[in-house]
Amino acid sequence: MTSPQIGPEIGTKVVHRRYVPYSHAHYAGNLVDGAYSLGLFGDVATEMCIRTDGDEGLFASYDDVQFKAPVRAGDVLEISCELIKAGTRSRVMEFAVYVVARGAATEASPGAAEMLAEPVLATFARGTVVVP
Ligand SMILES: C/C=C/C(=O)SCCNC(=O)CCNC(=O)[C@H](O)C(C)(C)COP(=O)(O)OP(=O)(O)OC[C@H]1O[C@@H](n2cnc3c(N)ncnc32)[C@H](O)[C@@H]1OP(=O)(O)O
Repeated sequence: MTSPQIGPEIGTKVVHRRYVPYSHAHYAGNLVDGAYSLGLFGDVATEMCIRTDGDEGLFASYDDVQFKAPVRAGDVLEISCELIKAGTRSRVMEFAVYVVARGAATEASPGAAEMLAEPVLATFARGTVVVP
């Protein structure tokens, strides 16, 4: 079943969830590079444009990106975007990555992991996507 295209309605939200594979660890302490969050923002923005405009859209610019807390391999992330302004073809969106679960490995339990009591804001951004 398909949902109808809704048009660029301010306040529309898209949320994805993603496990961060250990193959993406890039720095000491299994830290993931900041560009990883930007890649995830492209994916939620794509679904947003499909929902609002029936097209994948093209990312034009970011006017703010803030890395507030680390993203690590083994994290489970919630990635969200919200449409905050719509021009003729421009769609301004705010993005967030929250860490919702994290590895808690010990020698005895190498696969241990836990849901966090409170999601941790890792990355925030505001950017503009352009649709045809
Ligand atoms: C969803 C995620 C996808 C991706 O990540 S794709 C990968 C990265 N992105 C790209 O490869 C895109 C490369 N860039 C382009 O192809 C072009 O460059 C654009 C299509 C993004 C824009 O070019 P043009 O169509 O010629 O733009 P215009 O006709 O001058 O403007 C149309 C609307 O877009 C706004 N705009 C244009 N550039 C920017 C910018 N850099 N930052 C913010 N807004 C921009 C304008 O103001 C206007 O807006 P108004 O329709 O509301 O009047």
